[in-house]
Amino acid sequence: MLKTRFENYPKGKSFSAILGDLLGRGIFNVDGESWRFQRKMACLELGRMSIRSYAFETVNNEIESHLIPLLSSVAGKENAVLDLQDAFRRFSFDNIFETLSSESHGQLRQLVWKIKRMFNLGSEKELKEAIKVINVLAQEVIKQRQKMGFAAKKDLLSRFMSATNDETYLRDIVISFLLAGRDTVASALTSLFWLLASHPEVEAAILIEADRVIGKNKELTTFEQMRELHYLTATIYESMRHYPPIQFDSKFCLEDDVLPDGTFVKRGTRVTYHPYAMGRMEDIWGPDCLEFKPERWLKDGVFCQENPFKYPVFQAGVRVCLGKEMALVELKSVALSLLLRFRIKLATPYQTPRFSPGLTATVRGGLPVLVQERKTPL
Ligand code: HEM
Repeated sequence: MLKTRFENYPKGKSFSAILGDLLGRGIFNVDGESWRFQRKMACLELGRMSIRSYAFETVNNEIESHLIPLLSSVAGKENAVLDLQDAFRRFSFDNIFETLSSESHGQLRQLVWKIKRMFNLGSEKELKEAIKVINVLAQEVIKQRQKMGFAAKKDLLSRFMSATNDETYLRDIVISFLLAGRDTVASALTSLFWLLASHPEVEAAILIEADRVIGKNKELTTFEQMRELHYLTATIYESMRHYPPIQFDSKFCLEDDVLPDGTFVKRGTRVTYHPYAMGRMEDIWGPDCLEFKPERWLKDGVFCQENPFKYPVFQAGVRVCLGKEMALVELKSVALSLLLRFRIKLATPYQTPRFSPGLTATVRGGLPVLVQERKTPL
């Protein structure tokens, strides 16, 4: 274990690089005590079972009201190609927004639309604008909550507001969660559906498990049922082993230090860990490391976690992802709901995904798919 604390970026880093940090992980990058306090508060809130079942309800409402209608609208239509990556990005933004602050009003919705459009633009100037709008959005969300009252509300922001009235802290929370919870989840879902399209045996095993746990031709209805879906969980972990949403991540050393293997690290050195490469290393995962094999996560049919330092997809130690459990609720709910209702085929089956450069793995050109209702014969 390293003695020194590693910072996320050195002083004087360019705006776009800092924005990269913001987009990946929010602005919990503030220094020392303040970061520790914010993180502790967030950990306490997110650790509660009630927020996970709230997240479960929210995500399933979003799936029913937005995702399913979108896929149904193209299902079975000749030549109707849907970019699944784009659909997942819109969905995950709406979902994290709803989880943070339910019952938001029209004015906020307009800001959300503006941000969504801006995220699709590229230049630094446009991104600076986007960050300004996100700040306004965060402040508006908080103001509305204060006006409407938050004591009886279950959404994440109301929970934080019951614990503090520090507006800067609350704004940071809103921005962090909006940004951390959007691209990562969309990226994980995109890779999962790409892998499933070329592994029908895995898709079939997920559906067999769903029949057993939920009942034949039934939908996922309770949070408890979801915890029994061991094969589905294993598939999601295995998919992110191959395609981690954050492919690599850097920290900067604050003081001279020595790694456990004796390597000297000079102050200011960038140290990068690389989950994408680690997921493909024979030393770590064995000779079948390149195979897509959910079974490697199961012991007697029960899903078993790996050491996070071996599988740092959500980071490990003090920087571990705060939204991990919520992300898993979202990934499992979306995957199962779509698989139960639709057959999803790649529009360009023989193309391997290529990633655009960026902090979160994004498939260049999106994921074009053809959709068919499952009840329709092939
Ligand atoms: C598959 C989805 C996700 C993956 C792979 C993922 C991965 C990560 C990673 C690797 C970090 C550490 C970054 C670093 O400091 O080096 C992180 C931090 C964080 N994540 Fe996630 N994340 C996911 C989804 C989410 C969601 C849905 C939320 C919100 C509900 C979230 C909230 C956060 C927050 C707040 C932090 C910052 C923690 C801190 O600075 O101490 N994440 N995530």
